[in-house]
Amino acid sequence: MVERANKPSALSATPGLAPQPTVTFSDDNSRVTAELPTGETVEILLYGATVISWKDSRGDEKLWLSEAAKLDGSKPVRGGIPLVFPVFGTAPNHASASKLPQHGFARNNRWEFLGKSTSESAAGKQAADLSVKLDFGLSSSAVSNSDLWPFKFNLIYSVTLNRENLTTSLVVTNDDDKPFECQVLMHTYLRVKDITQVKITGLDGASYTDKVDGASTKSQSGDVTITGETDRVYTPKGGPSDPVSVVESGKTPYTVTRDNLSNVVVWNPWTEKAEGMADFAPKDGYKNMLCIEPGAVGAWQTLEAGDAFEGAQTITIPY
Ligand SMILES: O=P(O)(O)OC[C@H]1O[C@@H](O)[C@H](O)[C@@H](O)[C@@H]1O
Repeated sequence: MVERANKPSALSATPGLAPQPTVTFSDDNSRVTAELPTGETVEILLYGATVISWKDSRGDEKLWLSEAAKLDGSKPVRGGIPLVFPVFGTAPNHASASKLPQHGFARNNRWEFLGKSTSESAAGKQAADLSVKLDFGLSSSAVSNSDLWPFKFNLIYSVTLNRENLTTSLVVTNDDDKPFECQVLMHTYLRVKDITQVKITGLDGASYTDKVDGASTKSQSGDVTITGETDRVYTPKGGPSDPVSVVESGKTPYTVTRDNLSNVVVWNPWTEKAEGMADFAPKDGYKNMLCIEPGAVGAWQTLEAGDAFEGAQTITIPY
């Protein structure tokens, strides 16, 4: 079932049918929330199409969001899942991306809500089988600082909530008559209980660029643990569907699989960097967050005129 909404309004359950996911808008139309009949929720700020909350059926938050994050459109959100496009970091020497701000402009423009779709498995009719997908769009004509990147493009970002996972998927289409190069990344801030008890599996043997050690190239040996500022661009050895898992105190709260995204950035600012970010609060919040960022950032993706690139992440939680 697909419902389209040109103008944000409340889209709710249909009387007489089995309970359906609900989709509601905040009074100021700044954000949209979807809830499954079983209680899981996801909340997306239209500014940046930033996922700012994802809760399981018990109401436990899965994403870290800074208490000082700006949610008023004045700067990219510190936390949740900001979207990085068309450049990861900055690229001062790149022919067409050199003027772009850090991490591009997808995360600091207001996106349009395109509509919701709901689906249920073939077994059907059980609340547990339901999922809801929310689609958002951003095109070059709607980008406020479009002169920084001289190409016509269209982005469709889909956020799909299931009982046990969240999938975010980005389709980039080149609407220009010339090719362009871009990078894509989903800057996911996962919430953890205690970063000192966390290890990341699935990266053993992967090569990585260590951004806190002069961008040197290294090879991962064993699991990743976080004991200081960490900023690494990994290229996992297995395919994108090979999971990267966060293990904490013997449990596996998150398993991340990727589709067509060949890199995984692992980031934690630790003490000094956290101190230096005005929108990072509380200052010891670095203990409760871990960025696992699937992306296509190790190289530029070249899109010929009319071509499209699609990449996705799925984060699975136990339930
Ligand atoms: O402060 P920003 O622009 O949100 O970036 C946060 C971090 O994002 C990570 O993806 C980068 O690898 C880091 O280098 C960067 O510091």
